[in-house]
Amino acid sequence: MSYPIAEPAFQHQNVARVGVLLVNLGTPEAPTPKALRPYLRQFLSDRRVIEIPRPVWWLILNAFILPFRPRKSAEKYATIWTPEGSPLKLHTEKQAKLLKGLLGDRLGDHVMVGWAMRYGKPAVADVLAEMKAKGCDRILLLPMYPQYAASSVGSAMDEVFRALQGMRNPPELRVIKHFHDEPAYIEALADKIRRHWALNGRGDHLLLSFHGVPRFTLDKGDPYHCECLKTGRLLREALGLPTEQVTVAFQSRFGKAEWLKPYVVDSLKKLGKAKVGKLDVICPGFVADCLETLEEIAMEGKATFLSAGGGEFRYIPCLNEDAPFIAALAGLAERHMQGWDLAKPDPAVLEQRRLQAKAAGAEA
Ligand SMILES: C=CC1=C(C)c2cc3[nH]c(cc4nc(cc5[nH]c(cc1n2)c(C)c5CCC(=O)O)C(CCC(=O)O)=C4C)c(C)c3C=C
Ligand SMILES: [Fe+2]
Ligand SMILES: [Fe+2]
Repeated sequence: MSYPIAEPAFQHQNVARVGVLLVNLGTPEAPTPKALRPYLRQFLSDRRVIEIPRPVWWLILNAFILPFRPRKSAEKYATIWTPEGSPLKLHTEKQAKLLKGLLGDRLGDHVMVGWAMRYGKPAVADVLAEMKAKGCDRILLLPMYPQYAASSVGSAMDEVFRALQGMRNPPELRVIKHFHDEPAYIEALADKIRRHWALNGRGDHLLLSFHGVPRFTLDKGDPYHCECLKTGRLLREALGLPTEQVTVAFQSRFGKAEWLKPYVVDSLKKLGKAKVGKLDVICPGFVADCLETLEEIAMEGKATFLSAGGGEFRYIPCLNEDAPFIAALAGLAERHMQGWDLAKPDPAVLEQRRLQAKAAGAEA
């Protein structure tokens, strides 16, 4: 019996095409109730996000959340939507392009950068399949969350593992689990705040607002709370601020259970009542501006602080496309790719791969 070509030459060339995959949370396709419903259904059906036993949660989701929340959330999304779409998606796409530019300059053409959304589009499985078809046999997963939480990074990891499960010959995989204490990330945040001070003068107080998670996840061993506090301390030290001038708080509470405290609403009221004059606010746990930063903090949070008696509310945007942040990502990625052969592939091998990808595309 004869086999089809069992060992095509390119499989034995010691060259790899490496794919860096950025994954962020996801966003609806439009700021409408119709688009919000499938997005929220997918998001809130994730067992990493909602840990309530299924039959009970399924009832709550279908009877109390999906009939009402899509309309309310759509109204909020409408306030931050841009002509090109959701800010979170736009920033993620630009971050991927910039990272590709930086890594390509350093490592050559055979490094690809893809981006996907955990919920909604572009879906993780589709992007991974595309990267594989383009010849990536090594994938570096970079979830776009500096602090690890099971509900964010853990869920992105699950989704990638699920996609690889369906592949007969999956790529090799490495994961950047977190970068909450990465010096270049801390410095990118400090640089952002210093530039804001240079333009607007120093604030009287700095509020660091992180996305919250349910309190019980901390008791069960999720490192998220500790990682947020560590980021906060390192940033405060980098800026040379005393502890009494910095507050760390948690936002975006969902549902009736206790979440990590202090809640940002309470901190904003307290700072307002204390007659803080200039309040600087930044969200270090979000690397891209999104609903939670632009609407919940920069709009709602501002109103809360001012109506409690605060002076001036100064929102500092997320790292988004800042050069020091993209350089931080490139540094992280390069470190995690160590040991992978990054020699430039032979042009003949690239051509073979291109033909193979084309054939695979034609088959699919
Ligand atoms: C920064 C990391 C995030 C963690 C951890 C996280 C946990 C978490 N979130 C919800 C519920 C919702 N979050 C929503 C929006 C949202 N969440 C994050 C990030 C984290 N969430 C981002 C970046 C966004 C914004 C997305 C955008 O399109 O701009 C929403 C949807 C909006 C709404 O209807 O309010 C929900 C719902 C839970 C329950 C949870 C942990 C258990
Ligand atoms: Fe969230
Ligand atoms: Fe929110």
